Amino acid sequence: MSEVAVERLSNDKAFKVIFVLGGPGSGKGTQCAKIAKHYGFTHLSVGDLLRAEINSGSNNGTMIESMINEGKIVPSEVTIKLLQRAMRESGNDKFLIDGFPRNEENRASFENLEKIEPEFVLFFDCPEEEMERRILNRNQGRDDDNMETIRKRFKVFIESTLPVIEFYNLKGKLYKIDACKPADEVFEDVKAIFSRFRAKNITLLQFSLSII
Ligand SMILES: Nc1ncnc2c1ncn2[C@@H]1O[C@H](COP(=O)(O)OP(=O)(O)OP(=O)(O)O)[C@@H](O)[C@H]1O
Ligand SMILES: Nc1ccn([C@@H]2O[C@H](COP(=O)(O)O)[C@@H](O)[C@H]2O)c(=O)n1
Ligand SMILES: [Mg+2]
Repeated sequence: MSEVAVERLSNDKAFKVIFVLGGPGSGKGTQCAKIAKHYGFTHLSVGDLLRAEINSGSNNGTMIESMINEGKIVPSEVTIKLLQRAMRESGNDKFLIDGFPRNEENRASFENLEKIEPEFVLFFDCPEEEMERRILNRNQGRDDDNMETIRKRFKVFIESTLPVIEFYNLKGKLYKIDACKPADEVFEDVKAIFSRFRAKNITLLQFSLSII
C-alpha cells in the first residue's frame, strides 16, 4: 500500500466525523442531505468530490474518470487530498463523509494520517434488486449508472467495502439501518440514532457540570 504524501489537517482542531456507507444506490446521499439540514453537519460525498475534480480539468481527471467508469476505487492519496480541501474550505468541524472509507486502504490511510476515529458509522442496508432499481431510475446523468458498471460497483462493494463495515461492527461503532423503506421512514430511524448519540453527550456534559 502506498504512503499518503499529504499533510495532516486535524492538528489543531477537533473534528467530528461520521462515515456513511452502503451499497451503490442505497440512499446515502439522500439521507445525508436530511441529516446535514437537521443536525448542522457538512455533507461531503466522496463520489461528488471526484466528479467535481474531473469537471475541473485537473491532471488526475482522466485517471479518476476511467476508474469511476470501471467502478474501481481511486487511490486514497487522491481522495484524501480532496476530502481535506473540502473539510478545510467548509469552515465546519462536523462532517458526514459519504462513500468513504470504501476499502481497507481508504480506512487505514485516513486513520493513519488524520488520527481521526469516526464518532460512529452509518450503514444503509438495502437489497441489490432495490439498489439497482433506484440507480436505473435516478436520471442524474452519471456515466457509471449503466448496467455494466452497476454490476462492477456491486462486486466492489461486496469484496472491498463490506469488510470495512464489518471492521466497524467489531469495534462497536456501526449502526445498521434498513434502507429499503421510503426515505422519510429511513430518516426516522436515522433520527433515533442521532438523538441517542446527542443524549449521551448531554449526559456527559451534565456529569461535568455536576462536579464543578
Ligand atoms: N428510501 C428510498 N426509497 C426510494 N428511493 C430512494 C430512497 N432513498 C433514495 N432513493 C432514490 O434512489 C436513488 C439513489 O439514491 P442516492 O443517490 O441517495 O443513493 P447513494 O447511496 O448516494 O448512491 P451512490 O452510491 O450511487 O451515490 C435516488 O434517485 C434517490 O432519490
Ligand atoms: N471513497 C471513494 C468513493 C467513491 N469512489 C469512486 O466514485 C464512484 C462513485 O461513488 P458514489 O459514492 O457517488 O457512488 C465509485 O464507484 C468509485 O469509482 C472512490 O473511488 N472512492
Ligand atoms: Mg451518492
